Amino acid sequence: MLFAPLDSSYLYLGGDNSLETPNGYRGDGRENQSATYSNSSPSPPVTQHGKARKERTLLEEAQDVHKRKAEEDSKKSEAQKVAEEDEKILQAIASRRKLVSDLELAKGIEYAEAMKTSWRPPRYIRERTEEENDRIRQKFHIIVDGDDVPPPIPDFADMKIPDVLLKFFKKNGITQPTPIQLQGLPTAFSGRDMIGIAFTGSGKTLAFCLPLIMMAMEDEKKIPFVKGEGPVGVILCPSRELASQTFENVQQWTAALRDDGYPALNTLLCMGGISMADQSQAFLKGLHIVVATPGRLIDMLDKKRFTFDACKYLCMDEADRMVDLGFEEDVRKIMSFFKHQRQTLLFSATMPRKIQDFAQQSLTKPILVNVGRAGAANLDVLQVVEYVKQEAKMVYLLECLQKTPPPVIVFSDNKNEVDDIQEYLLLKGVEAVAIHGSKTQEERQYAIKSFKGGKKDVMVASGVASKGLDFAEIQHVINFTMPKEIEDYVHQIGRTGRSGKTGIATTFVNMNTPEQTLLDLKYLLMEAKQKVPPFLMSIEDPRAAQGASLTGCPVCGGLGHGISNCPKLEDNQRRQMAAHRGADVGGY
Ligand SMILES: Nc1ncnc2c1ncn2[C@@H]1O[C@H](COP(=O)(O)OP(=O)(O)OP(=O)(O)O)[C@@H](O)[C@H]1O
Repeated sequence: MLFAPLDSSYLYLGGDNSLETPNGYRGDGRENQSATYSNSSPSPPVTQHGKARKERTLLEEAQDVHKRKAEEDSKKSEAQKVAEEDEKILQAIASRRKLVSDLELAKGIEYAEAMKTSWRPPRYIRERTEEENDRIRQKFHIIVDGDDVPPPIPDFADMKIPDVLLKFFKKNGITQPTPIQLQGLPTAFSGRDMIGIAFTGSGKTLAFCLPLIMMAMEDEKKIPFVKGEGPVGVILCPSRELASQTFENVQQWTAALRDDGYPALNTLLCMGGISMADQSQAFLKGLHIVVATPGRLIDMLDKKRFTFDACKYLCMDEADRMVDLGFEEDVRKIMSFFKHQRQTLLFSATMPRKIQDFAQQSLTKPILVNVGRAGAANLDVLQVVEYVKQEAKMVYLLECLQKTPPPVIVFSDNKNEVDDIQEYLLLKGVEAVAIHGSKTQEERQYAIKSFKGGKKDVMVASGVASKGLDFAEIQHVINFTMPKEIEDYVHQIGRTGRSGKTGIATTFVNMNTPEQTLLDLKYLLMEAKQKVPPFLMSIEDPRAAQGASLTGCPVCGGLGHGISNCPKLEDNQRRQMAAHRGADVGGY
């Protein structure tokens, strides 16, 4: 036979969408009569399609079909190649060593049960059925995963939190728990390891600080700590600014308790840029809580300024960054200082599936508490994306500042650009401060303090330096440069629209913005039901042409690319070096 029967997968779909091939082959065994042919009748049949058929030989038709098949095959294998490549990267991530200390790994120590605490929800809540609990979770868009998940509690009054704290919260506008708090607090109070994911500005800090304060208070009440003892727990933050802010929160809450007659809790802020001599009074008494950046914490533990012999609570804020990038080895090292089982909590607004999986296998009977898609933008932020030519950005920035009253944050990834923007704004009479990794600790503190205190209207910042910072009522975030990683964008725009208020984020893009970043942005805007400008709308997803899957990247959560193009993986090496130098993140 001259021509093998053609596979139905490369049938010619004519304009009429019939299953017929140009030579009449249908592939379903019902070939039309005129299309039958054999070795003895090699000339092509004339069909109702007429002219085109007559002009082409059967051999040419067959060559065409084979060419099309080869093209499709090469496309398919491109998609397959990508899928295989992705799978390899995913396997490499999944096969990373568990996130426990080397000692625990070597000794094969694994804890089967969660930590025990004395906290119990009130009886009427304990008696609720699982269906009722699920209904509450659904109402607040909370997704949980894990065994024996503690019940959600939609009222602070039912959480057995000291009255004085409830009053203090109320005075500060905190009356009802946010979704991450109403499920996260009972989970943490119950001693469970957890991964808490909720959008920016949704109150995660309270969700992980309060359980530690309550735990420390209980221990202190039982047998007061003396010099050299403690801490009970540690909160790890990836930047000095975030550590300072968390420390301030803990101090406020413990002071409110102390002022009401509860025992005083001693909290240490342990991070680079602070002279430990200034903090020497913290070591005159027993130590309850440490808020730290990884580098300085390891330094202090190495020098035995305090130990983790009795430490039983470890929380990581912005945890995906802590366990995924640069800090992973530091975290392992910190874990090696623990002598007993600990309760481990990981919190972040962005935590891609694969990092969740990796973290989950490192925890004991963990519970995942998820409010919204990890990495999704806060819906209280109105996102505006504008095409602004590079040379027009400065002038347009001034115009943009008119959109809202202050305070406004302007982000740029480049330290020199941060300085240039500040200088330009000062020249134009705008009260602006700047913050980035190369500023001294004093300069950074001054910038934050004067901006927080309302003395300055605009803060120009590098994304890394201000991640997680909670400034009251930011009206407008301007991304002078669109960050390469969409997670950074989510964190940056999340400086506005906090604690239930709304805010605007304006982002400048232009031909310097990588197309893949624009695609991530396009999908993110679509997910948040924001207006997508036409120039973004017109960007095609190359994965569609390749026939590849259009699911989000399991490494960074970006919706516009797959794992093999993930900018986060590309940057991994660079970040590791940066983190170890401690330069930009200022962790040391
Ligand atoms: N239950 C609540 N009701 C109202 N406001 C709250 C509540 N809990 C916390 N807040 C306030 O919301 C603001 C944001 O909280 P927080 O900084 O903890 O957010 P976050 O989830 O950690 O955000 P990010 O991911 O950006 O770090 C804070 O000013 C905090 O005081």
